Amino acid sequence: MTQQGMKDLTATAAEIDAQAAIEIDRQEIDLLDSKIIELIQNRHRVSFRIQQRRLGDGGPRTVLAREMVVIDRYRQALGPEGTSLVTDILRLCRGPAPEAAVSTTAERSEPTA
Ligand SMILES: C=C(O[C@@H]1C=C(C(=O)O)C=C[C@H]1O)C(=O)O
Repeated sequence: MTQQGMKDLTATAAEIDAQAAIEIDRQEIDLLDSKIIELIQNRHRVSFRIQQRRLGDGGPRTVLAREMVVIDRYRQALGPEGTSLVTDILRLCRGPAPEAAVSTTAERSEPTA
């Protein structure tokens, strides 16, 4: 084989290695994403339980002071993006279960208390 041929083969092998490494890491991301989704669904279940109990006692669904504590936890850990992430998480956990693509914006409006 020519020297150029060897170089081409080495380059091809490196590309295949890089592609395989990406595939392995993507599988890990897929697994992490499904765990994150499961955690968010669990979070919704617990949060909704508290909301229902409070509403049943004549209280508000949301408690802004508590949400501020939660928001601060994410901000401290993840910075400004953590704040926007937890804002979405809180909205998602407000009201009925977030069945895929059935929730309305109105059900997840901003907190009132
Ligand atoms: C779950 C609660 O109710 C609401 C939902 C929250 C949440 O999902 O973290 C936080 C505060 C409330 O707006 C609570 O008061 O703890």
